[in-house]
Amino acid sequence: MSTSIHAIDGPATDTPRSDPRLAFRVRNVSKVFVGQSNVHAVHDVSVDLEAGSFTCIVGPSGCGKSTLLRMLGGLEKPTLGTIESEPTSGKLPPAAFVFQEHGIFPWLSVLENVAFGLRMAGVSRGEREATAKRWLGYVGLEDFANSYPHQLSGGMKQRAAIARAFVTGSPTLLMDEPLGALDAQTRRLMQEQLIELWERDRKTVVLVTHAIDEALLLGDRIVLMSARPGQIKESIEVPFTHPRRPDLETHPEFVDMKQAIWESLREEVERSVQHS
Ligand SMILES: Nc1ncnc2c1ncn2[C@@H]1O[C@H](COP(=O)(O)OP(=O)(O)OP(=O)(O)O)[C@@H](O)[C@H]1O
Repeated sequence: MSTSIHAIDGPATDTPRSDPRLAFRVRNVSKVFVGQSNVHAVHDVSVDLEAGSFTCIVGPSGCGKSTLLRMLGGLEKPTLGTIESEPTSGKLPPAAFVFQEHGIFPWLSVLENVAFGLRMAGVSRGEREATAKRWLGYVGLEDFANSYPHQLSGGMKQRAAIARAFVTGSPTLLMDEPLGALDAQTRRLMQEQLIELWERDRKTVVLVTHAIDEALLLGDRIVLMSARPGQIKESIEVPFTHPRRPDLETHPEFVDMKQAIWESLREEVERSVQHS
């Protein structure tokens, strides 16, 4: 099977492509988990991700989305193929992760959690606290700086986790269903917040999601994966400009794209259900 990459036609975009450098150059990457029965998770994926772009990966359950994300972050090694990533300078971590289970430390205060990456990078206490406080402000948690995670709601914990990822200064954020566990209203607010943070900071973001509307709302590009072994079925340019307006979802073109992507995804979901 060969990897096919094409774009759904849309109007000309003026979405800024701020930086033509590549954050990731992925070539012919496959992943097989070797065990009692081998699992061919990802097959022959090739894709270029520009620095400062926001890419959403969608695909049926079990198609290898998380595996691809983990390979981008160096948490898994490809069985075949290569992944080159943009080198980082100094002590900056090459990528910061946000997972569905927010992964903040229960024994640290919210401020200490958000400042954690800066502490690891050797940033002075004064500077890291000032930076962490500023980001707590951006995510609406300034009044909870001294609270501990158990005193926060799920959505607040996830806001802290996202602020912590942005604060590290790492040029790349890899997010695996970061909003998946939230109720619909909180999720909606967090989507708006996430896009605002990205518009402010323009890191390279790769976000795995099951929700097509979330991918269209947030992403510059949607990578649609096939049923396992996951290949890139389509790479879709999202034509909507920034700043993204909250009412974007009512735009006829948004509705049409959502439907077209669902029709393509549906085939893969059906294939993956048949094979499971
Ligand atoms: N460490 C591992 N060892 C063995 N198999 C694995 C491992 N990690 C993932 N897999 C398998 O690889 C396949 C792809 O898993 P992955 O988590 O990447 O899919 P996904 O698309 O992110 O799924 P979901 O949307 O359900 O989270 C699955 O069949 C899974 O069981």
